Order: sequence, then C-alpha cells, then structure tokens
Amino acid sequence: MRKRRGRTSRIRRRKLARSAESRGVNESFKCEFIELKKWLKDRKFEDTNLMPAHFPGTGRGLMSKTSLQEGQMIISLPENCLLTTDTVIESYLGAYITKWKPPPSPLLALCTFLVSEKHAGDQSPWKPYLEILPKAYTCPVCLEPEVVNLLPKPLKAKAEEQRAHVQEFFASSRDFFSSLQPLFAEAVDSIFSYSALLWAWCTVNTRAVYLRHRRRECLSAEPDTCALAPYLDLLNHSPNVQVRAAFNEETRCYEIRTASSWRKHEEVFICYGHHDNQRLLLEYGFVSIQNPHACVYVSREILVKYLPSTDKQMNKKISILKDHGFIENLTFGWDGPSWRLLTALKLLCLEAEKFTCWKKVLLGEVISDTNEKASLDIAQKICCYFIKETNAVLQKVSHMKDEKVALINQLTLVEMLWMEELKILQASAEVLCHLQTALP
Ligand SMILES: C[S@@+](CC[C@H](N)C(=O)[O-])C[C@H]1O[C@@H](n2cnc3c(N)ncnc32)[C@H](O)[C@@H]1O
Repeated sequence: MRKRRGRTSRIRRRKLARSAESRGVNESFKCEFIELKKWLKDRKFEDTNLMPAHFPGTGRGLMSKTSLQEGQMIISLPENCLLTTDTVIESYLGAYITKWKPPPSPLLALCTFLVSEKHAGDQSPWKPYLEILPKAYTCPVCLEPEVVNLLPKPLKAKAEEQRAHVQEFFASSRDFFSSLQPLFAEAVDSIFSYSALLWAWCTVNTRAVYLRHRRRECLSAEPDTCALAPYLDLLNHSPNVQVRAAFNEETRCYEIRTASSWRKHEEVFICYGHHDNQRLLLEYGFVSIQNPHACVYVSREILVKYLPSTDKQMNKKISILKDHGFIENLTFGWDGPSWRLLTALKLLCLEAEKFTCWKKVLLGEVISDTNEKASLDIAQKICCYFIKETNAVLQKVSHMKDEKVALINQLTLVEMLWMEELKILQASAEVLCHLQTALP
C-alpha cells in the first residue's frame, strides 16, 4: 500500500504521536489503589474527577476521568485524611513529644510518625497510604557522591548542604528516638535508622502541602506548615498550569481548583512553584522538560573569565556589583542572557573614562555602542564556554552510564538536567547572535 504523505496525514500522525507521549495507563485496578480508595471512602472522600495512572513522561500521576473546566474544583480532601502534627500529637507519640525537652520540631514529629507507622506495618491505620509512598527518592541527598559530583557547581554545593542538613537532623534526633524505646519491642536504633529517617524526610520534603498550624508548646518554634495529603499528593508538577490550593475553614477540606481546563484522560497537573530545574531537582528529585523557568547560572569566576586582566578598575567594579546585589542570580535563559547578567557585564566592560557612569548602567541606561558590543561579546564567549563544558559533562555521563549500570537511573536524571541546560545555552547563543548583528 502506498504511504500517505499529505499535510493532513502529517498533522494526524503528529497529533497521534503527541497524544501517545502523554497518554496515561489507568492504574486504579492495582491493589494498593483499591486499598487506598477504601481507606479514603471510610474517611468520606470519593473521587469523581481523577484516577491514578502511569504516564510515559512523568511516571505515576493522576488522570482526569472526564473533562474538567477552568475554575472547577478538582479535589477536596477532608481534614481527617490529612497527616499533620495534630495527628502525631493525638497519637501514642503525643505523650513522648510533650515530655521531650527541648521540644522536637514539627518536621521531626512528622518524620517520627512516618517511620513508626511504617514499622507498624499491617497494624498501622495509615497502611494504605504508606503503601503508595515511594520506597526510594531521587533528591540529591539520596544520590551517590559520584553522581552528585556531576551536578552543576551551584547545585552540587546545595546538594552537599542538603546532605549535611539531613545528617545533622538525624544526629540531633537520636536522643529523642531513644526516649521512644518503651513503645517498641525492637531496639529503636534499628527502627529509627539514618535510612529510615532519610526516607521520611524525603517523603515530607517532596510531598507535603502547605498548611499553617498555630504554634504549640510541645513543639519547637520552627514554622509548622507541612501536611501530608494522601491521594492528592499523586499530582505531578507542571510549570505551565495555575491552581488555587488551600485549606477551606468552612468545608474543613484541603481544596484544589484548577485555572486550566483538561480533556478527558489527560494527566492533571498542579504547579509546585515557579522553580528552575536545579531547584526542582534539589527539592523534588526531578527535572521538568522545557521548563520556562529553567536557567543556567553564571558564577562570579566565570563572569570575569573573559574580561581583560589588565583592567585596573576590576576590583572596584566587582565591589559595586556585590554591593548592589548583582553578583548572584546571573543567568542564561530560553530568551537569552538575563537582564541582570547583561547589566553586570556592561558594568564590568565599562571603559576607564566612562567609569563614573556606573550608576546609569545599573539603572539600565545605554552608555555607548562600544560598551554594548563588548558586553554582548563577553556574554557570547561565556555562553560558548558553557556549551563546551556541558557537552563534555554529557559525554562523561554517557560513559558512566555504560560502565556503572547500577547508577543508570541517577545518571539519567543528571543527564536530563544537563541536556535541558544545553538547549537553553543553544537558544541563548542564538539570541546573542541576533543582538550582536542588530548593533550598529
Ligand atoms: C507530590 S509527588 C507526585 C506524585 C508522584 N509522581 C508519585 O508517584 O507518588 C512529587 C514527586 O513526583 C515526581 N514528579 C512530580 N512532577 C513530575 C514531573 N513533571 N516529571 C517527573 N516527575 C515528577 C517527583 O518525583 C516528585 O518528587
């Protein structure tokens, strides 16, 4: 049979490919979801809008059962389904928390409850929820050090901070865990191990919704703002949607309304915030493809890499940038170098005789064609340098994927981040070319 090559068939094929990419496979028949559904029903929640499904691009998420209109409530989860510090304090742990001095933090209360209930297994009333929680996470704190080493520098530094923070959280909680020994037949050290606490910490960090609680004497003064919301926490993130999510004091339900509309059987997303990919990886352990907020960070060392070392005013210029907050958050994005990056470069490229104009530069005024050209040239050089570096890391990751098969998932995640950064840099290089040719 002759192949159809007309425009209509091309469009149809493209549409089919696009819907196949995002088409989810219903998972509501799976045992864990049947159990969770029963558990939710006992708590007076039945979902008419959504169902669990697996999607090729985003993994497990929620799919619309019918089309959903803009402004429609997509989920309204009753208070008694939420796991908050109230749940913990009202539980068998309450007496131990109240006795412990200094008071445990709200986060420690939630993590302790999660570990303890997980340990209780079949005996836990939260079992149907615990069963659907991921067994492992992909936040940098869970990545192997050799994989963390491959992250872009600013993210690597934050990943190391994250690891130190969780290790300190564990070390400083051990005495409190010891105080819980009367509750358990086994040694608490084996129940509240580092890996168990890490799992609980990642569960709260990647899945909790924002829900502010008043301060209670038995907990420390740190903000009590996290609640786990079973089922609702199956919603994945998209940077391109808008939702309104909050606890409704009248209905006593945690409600999410969508500002987007959804066709039947589409994946329904919420937005976790306008985060770039490095932040998404740090906090949630994933990378969003074509994220409009994604960017590539330019450090101070790279900023000055291509500037003439003979510039006597260089130190002064850097101090000015520091004093005016222009040394941080300098980025390349999909639409080129950020205004902040170009402004910093314009100041660094100021000719000696124009140095007194530095305030005008920071206010966005054009000083001279020479200054405009010099700053664009440096931006282009930095961008090309980043493209070269990114390609080199991608090659290294690709080799490691062949050699370290056990790390393939972690390496694929890091690869995705670098591939997105490469696309951003290529787009930026093109924008810079246009800007350079547009100059007189
Ligand atoms: C609140 S949970 C959402 C449900 C989760 N997919 C699950 O199966 O339990 C947040 C986690 O989902 C994953 N996730 C969310 N949005 C994603 C996306 N757009 N692409 C890939 N993974 C995503 C990340 O692992 C993140 O830490």
